[in-house]
Amino acid sequence: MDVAKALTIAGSDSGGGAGIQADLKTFQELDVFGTSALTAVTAQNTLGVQGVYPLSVDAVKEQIQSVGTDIAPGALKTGMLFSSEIIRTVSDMIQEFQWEKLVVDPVMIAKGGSALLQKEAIKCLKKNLIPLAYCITPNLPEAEEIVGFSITNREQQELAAQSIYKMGAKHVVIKGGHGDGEQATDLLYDGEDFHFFTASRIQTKHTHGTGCTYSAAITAELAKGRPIYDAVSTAKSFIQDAIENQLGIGAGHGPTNHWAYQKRKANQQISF
Ligand SMILES: Nc1ncnc2c1ncn2[C@@H]1O[C@H](COP(=O)(O)OP(=O)(O)OP(=O)(O)O)[C@@H](O)[C@H]1O
Ligand SMILES: Cc1ncc(CO)c(N)n1
Repeated sequence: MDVAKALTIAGSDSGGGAGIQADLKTFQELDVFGTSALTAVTAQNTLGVQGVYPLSVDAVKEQIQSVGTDIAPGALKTGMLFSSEIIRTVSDMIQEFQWEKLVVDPVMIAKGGSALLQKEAIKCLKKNLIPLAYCITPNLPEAEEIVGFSITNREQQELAAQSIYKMGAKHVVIKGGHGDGEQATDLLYDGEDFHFFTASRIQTKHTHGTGCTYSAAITAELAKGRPIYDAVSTAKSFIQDAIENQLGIGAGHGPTNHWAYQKRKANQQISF
């Protein structure tokens, strides 16, 4: 059986809604075999981040080496990278293995405000990792941080996408989750055209890990050989279903429902 394989290089969320846990659940739901390299362990739940414990550069490097030398992924993603030294190591390894289908989720701050990337590491992200990205998926505050200007309308969102494209990312997806308005609209820029992916904004506090889940879904689809436009389109449906059917877990900002997309598809098949 020829199964698609993907790798996530990210932090652990003990609460299970974001990070490595969200990535592996998403890969599984989209029929992709998931592998992982942990960059940091966080003590975290729906109420916030209680602790951050980065792993050593050697530990990160060896995990990627182990996966890369044996289980070649069709696509990979990065999430929480925490420090400049981890970013440099990860970038070096990606170049060593000549992996091309790289999705960079430039995770910076958790929803409660805790830093998942050191402030001084943003420069390093721009210099070392963005030029390797096949696709980068910043939310609005992350995009603002990368480009250095504020994004309050569609025109600025497009300018920001062009600016990040010029830094070397082949496709730029600026997510609209942090915007306001009736629609949550994500913009995909491929160097020529702007594509918009729109869904109705769901009024809920349970959006923990939406960015991780979304970028993992894009990665899973790329691992199967799907073109970027199709991959983003599937990811948008996946995250919409996952938010709509949240599980009511925890007392704070709960996780989304990674089963929902497959369940809906299965039900559709039955009713047709
Ligand atoms: N309330 C919502 N209703 C519908 N879609 C949403 C909502 N919030 C986020 N999304 C969608 O979820 C995806 C992830 O975007 P978002 O901006 O939330 O990422 P993020 O801030 O990086 O997430 P996190 O940091 O929690 O992992 C995007 O497709 C966005 O449009
Ligand atoms: C480990 C980890 N990665 C990413 C995020 C962003 O949602 C988070 N909260 N925790």
